Amino acid sequence: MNPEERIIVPLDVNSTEAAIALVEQLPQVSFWKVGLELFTSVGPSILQILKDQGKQIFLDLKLHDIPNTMAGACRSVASYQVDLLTIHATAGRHALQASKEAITTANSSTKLLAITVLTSINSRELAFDLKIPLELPEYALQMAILAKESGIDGAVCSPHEVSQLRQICGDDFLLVCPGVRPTWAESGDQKRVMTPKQAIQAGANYLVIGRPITAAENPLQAWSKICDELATV
Ligand SMILES: O=C(O)c1cc(=O)[nH]c(=O)n1[C@@H]1O[C@H](COP(=O)(O)O)[C@@H](O)[C@H]1O
Repeated sequence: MNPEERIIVPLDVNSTEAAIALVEQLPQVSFWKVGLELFTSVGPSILQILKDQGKQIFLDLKLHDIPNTMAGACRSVASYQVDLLTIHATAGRHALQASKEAITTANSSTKLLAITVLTSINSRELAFDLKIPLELPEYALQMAILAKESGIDGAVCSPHEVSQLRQICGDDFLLVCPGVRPTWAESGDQKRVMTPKQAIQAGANYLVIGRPITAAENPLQAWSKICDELATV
């Protein structure tokens, strides 16, 4: 895979026009993420627009509900023919299994990714606010193992956990890392960051990189700079 094919850019905007403008600004980007902001603003129509342009789609809905509801949502998403869909590992084993079964029964090629621990959460918040008694890397690993045991295709994790997850979950398990920041970009609300090159070296299949590209004065230049950095991996 070429280095640029490993970068997924999120369309974190609230209108079809703004999304199309970003896609047009970055014609070489082949993999786009549609997340909660855009999907709740404009609905599934954006998916067809991206498909018509031959783009790959990561639908980041982070589903988290009881098994029956998750299965129903997955059945609906199956008809969109997107490449990736996120669900929360903390929905539990039965919800994960029901989601996978719904996608398989619908004969969909959509791959499911389980969120382990959001990259905006740090160890302190995990312990004191969420009351999780495990160390953060161990908890992320346990969530990935739960997802794998439940038939889920991969996980979303911070680059800090990716090497351990790769080692334990094996080469066939897809690992997608947000929380990626080149040295020249601001971290913003991301708490567990690493550079694109470090994240790939640690074992990520794909990187989700938003604001360092989309909020740059020249997004195309920022994207090219990241691709150049990845070319030396
Ligand atoms: O599922 C995700 O994509 C995701 C999971 C996570 O743990 N952290 C995280 O930042 N994301 C998404 O990755 C993108 C990161 O964007 P930037 O922080 O602008 O690079 C956003 O669209 C987030 O919704």
